[in-house]
Amino acid sequence: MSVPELDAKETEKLMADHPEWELAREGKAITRTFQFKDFSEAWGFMSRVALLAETQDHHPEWFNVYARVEVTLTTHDAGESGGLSQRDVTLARAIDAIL
Ligand SMILES: C[C@H](O)[C@H](O)[C@H]1CNC2=NC(N)=NC(=O)C2=N1
Repeated sequence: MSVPELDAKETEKLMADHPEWELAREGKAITRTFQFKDFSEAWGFMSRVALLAETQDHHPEWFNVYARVEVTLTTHDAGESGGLSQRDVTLARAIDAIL
């Protein structure tokens, strides 16, 4: 199911509202790195994000090593070959609200 991509104005608002995230993959994704006290904290964060992802049916691409979690959000179903959509905005906002 194709999902509308964010336009330039919506992307600009996303980045303004969430300055801790960075644009990636030529504007088709956003990414943020989280640094926690230890693995247990990182794992707790990942568990909460996993529940959000299931609730929103929108899943992160992520990498974890010990206390660091790198999260990348993009919508695989957007446009021709993926891109940013309102789903990424919603999930980024919910992830930021965890902290
Ligand atoms: C069928 C199911 O709704 C889709 O595969 C969902 C699942 N999670 C998803 N997560 C992400 N990041 N992009 C998607 O396009 C996507 N699609």
